[in-house]
Amino acid sequence: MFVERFRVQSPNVKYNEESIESVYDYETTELVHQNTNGKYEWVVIPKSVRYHFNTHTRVPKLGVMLVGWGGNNGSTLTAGVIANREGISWVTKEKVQQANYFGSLTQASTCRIGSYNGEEIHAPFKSLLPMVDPNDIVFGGWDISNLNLADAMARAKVLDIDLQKQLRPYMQDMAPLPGIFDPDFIAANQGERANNIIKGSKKEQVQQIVQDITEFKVKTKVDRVVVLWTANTERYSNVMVGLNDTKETLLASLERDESEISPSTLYALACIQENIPFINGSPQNTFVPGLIEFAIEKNSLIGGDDFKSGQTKMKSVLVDFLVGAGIKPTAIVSYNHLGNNDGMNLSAPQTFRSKEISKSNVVDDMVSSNAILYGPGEHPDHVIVIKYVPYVGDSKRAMDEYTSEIFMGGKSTIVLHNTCEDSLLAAPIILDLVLLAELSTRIQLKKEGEAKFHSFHPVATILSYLTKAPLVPPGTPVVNALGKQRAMLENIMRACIGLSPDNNMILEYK
Ligand SMILES: NC(=O)c1ccc[n+]([C@@H]2O[C@H](COP(=O)([O-])OP(=O)(O)OC[C@H]3O[C@@H](n4cnc5c(N)ncnc54)[C@H](O)[C@@H]3O)[C@@H](O)[C@H]2O)c1
Ligand SMILES: O=P([O-])([O-])O[C@@H]1[C@@H](O)[C@H](O)[C@@H](O)[C@H](O)[C@@H]1O
Repeated sequence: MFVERFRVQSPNVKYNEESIESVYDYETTELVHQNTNGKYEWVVIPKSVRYHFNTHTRVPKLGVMLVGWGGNNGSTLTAGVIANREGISWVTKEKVQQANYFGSLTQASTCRIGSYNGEEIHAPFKSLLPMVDPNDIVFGGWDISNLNLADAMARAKVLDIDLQKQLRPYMQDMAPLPGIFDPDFIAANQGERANNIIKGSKKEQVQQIVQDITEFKVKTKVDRVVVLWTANTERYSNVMVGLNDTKETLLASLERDESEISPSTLYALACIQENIPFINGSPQNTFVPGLIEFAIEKNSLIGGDDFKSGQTKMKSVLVDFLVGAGIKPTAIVSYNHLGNNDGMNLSAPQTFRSKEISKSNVVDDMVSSNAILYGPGEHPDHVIVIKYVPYVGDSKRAMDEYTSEIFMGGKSTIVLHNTCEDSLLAAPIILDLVLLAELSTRIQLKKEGEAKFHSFHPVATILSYLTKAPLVPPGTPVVNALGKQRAMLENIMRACIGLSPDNNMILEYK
């Protein structure tokens, strides 16, 4: 059974006019390695920590500024939101298609809230806490290509023609602002589309981005802005002492117009300076140590890296299942080819390397969780192959092979094949990233005994379900297993309304 909305009735939850207050007892454990009668043993001590949450429930008018707005993802997301907002339907060769938000965790998934007369009851994920309605988002952004969004949508060749025809009037006047272009950081083949560029020094470019955001806010009258990078994958920036290892060295490098500061780091610098949330949807190391330090000092939300949309999302489920079942993956080969501009940009070794890193590290936490299967330093062979095949366009062909050791020397080989428009996977991910980033800035929390409420850590681990390489605060664990990431997000939102995690025990029926 499904319910559209619900209210929690509990002494631990208080619904105010513009906030929800909750008290939540966080059940965790403390481990101690202790000497008991001359013998060392691990002791697990259950621990309960009381938290207070305060969620501001006035939902802002949200502006989303995309870096790379004219790309396949940016134009497809903009088109999808307009189609949903206007209730557009279109004719395909199979049927009359209605707009939807399939693939969005917040808009198209549900949560179990309990059972009623022996029936499981689910509610929309977005009903857990008040969040922005995507139909109300105001889009803007930058692109080094000056194509308007209607022509960019046509260039992307992702959406059906009948839909594109209906959307053109809404999108033809949407023009990306000039972007920061540095050919040294992306593939040389991207140069031909770069006709919409901010001139000047890197510092002047940052100042221009700040001015663009300010003018966008004034023009659109939005209350809040979130900036998200969905531009080309860049090569990794060199991280060097004296260049970008601290906030001071990074800002000093900006003053010196250092060439090694990437465009994505410059956009992020502008956002952090203005306390605008910045999310990196690509795999490069935008968040160099000095930038992270700056974001923490300013308490400005940063999140990333690299949308988790297809092969990697599946990998973070399959490997979690295999290792969790005591089966030992020994070889993982992920091949795909695609023909969109992203694929063309990734055909350069230096940009491919950024993607290879984010697609490879996703199994590390699952492998290291099972010392029965893997000895110290042991891990599966893991190969990533991406080829550029223009003819297939945005319709990515992904082929994966998982070889595992099973009982008594047996071997199991699982082969997967997936074909779909890559941008139709990524667009709803982008939506969830900006909606959850905005929501998380409205949540304040404090432990019992702490003097005052504060925000989550500015490095937004809460977004990890949506990224291949979750950015985490220095010295904290990286969790890639998709089920754990989703549970973490849902359970934090449940805590904000005083609900415990769904422990799946259903003892009432045992
Ligand atoms: N399923 C997916 O599509 C998926 C999944 C994970 C990550 N990504 C990443 O998302 C990004 C976008 O993917 P896409 O398919 O939309 O690519 P795309 O090439 O179609 O779009 C990127 C856009 O960014 C613009 N651009 C490049 N550098 C810029 C800069 N410095 N400033 C402003 N604009 C700039 C380009 O002109 C282009 O229009 C890529 O980095 C890709 O690796 C995509
Ligand atoms: O999300 P995912 O399917 O694992 O990875 C994808 C890659 O396979 C694809 O080649 C690339 O173009 C996309 O940007 C995305 O990163």
